[in-house]
Amino acid sequence: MSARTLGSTLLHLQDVAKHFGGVKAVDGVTLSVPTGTVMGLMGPNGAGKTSLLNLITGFYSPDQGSIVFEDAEIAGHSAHAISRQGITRTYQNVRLLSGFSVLDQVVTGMYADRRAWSLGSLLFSPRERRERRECEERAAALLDRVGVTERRELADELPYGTQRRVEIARALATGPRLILLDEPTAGMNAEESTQIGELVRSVRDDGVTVMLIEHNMRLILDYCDAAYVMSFGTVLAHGTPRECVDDPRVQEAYFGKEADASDIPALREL
Ligand SMILES: Nc1ncnc2c1ncn2[C@@H]1O[C@H](COP(=O)(O)OP(=O)(O)OP(=O)(O)O)[C@@H](O)[C@H]1O
Repeated sequence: MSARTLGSTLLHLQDVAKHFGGVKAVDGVTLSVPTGTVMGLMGPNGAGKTSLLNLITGFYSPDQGSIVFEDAEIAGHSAHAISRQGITRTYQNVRLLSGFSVLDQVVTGMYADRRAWSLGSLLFSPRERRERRECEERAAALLDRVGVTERRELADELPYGTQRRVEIARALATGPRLILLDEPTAGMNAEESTQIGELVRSVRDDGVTVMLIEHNMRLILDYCDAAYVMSFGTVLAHGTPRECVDDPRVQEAYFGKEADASDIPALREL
């Protein structure tokens, strides 16, 4: 684990922008994520949350700005290089490998940051066999960790909520210091969402800093240490989850000026 102290800045973005033609998906974002926290990232549809995550993880290259992770500039680095530096992610839509077992999904996470398989791996040398066994043991422990009991079953035959947990296990398999979760509770019921919230908290308690994109306000309120709210590619608000949810600008961004007034108390009562 990193020797960085709790609360020091793990990730800092300064004036980061990404435009697609006339669309300012991310428009001058500055934010910091302290080590050892769960940082929420909220905002209405199209606010730029996923684009920001794509910039941090190297899926997009920023048009401007700086992204510093553990004191090193990573803006514009490849996704592969950034993963090796200790940042990993899950996707808004589950992206598991079709036709692979649950265990193999997680094992592939371990190989993601390694050099290409050598000839020895094809011939299954004793060393490769031992490595493979060790990876499977670690993968099984990670699956225990996220509460998935299936091992040999095909991942695409599992319930959706379980697939999401497998994705988190695969992301953890890279040994990250920062994990970015893109709407991990999408499509889940309240009980499943709460279980994901508990998992997120335990991941943080194990020393992995978390950035959590969520539309589920309950989850943001209950499991995030702090939050940013984006709107139209910019940071609209930052503070404790409660401060963010109560901020009239945030309520307006979600519901609009002519919002049905009955929606706003519902948000406040969370
Ligand atoms: N590759 C792309 N090409 C063109 N436009 C894009 C691309 N990626 C994102 N955008 C646009 O950038 C804006 C921000 O999208 P983004 O997906 O980042 O928002 P979001 O906050 O994650 O939304 P949601 O909550 O619906 O996932 C949108 O207008 C989107 O259409």
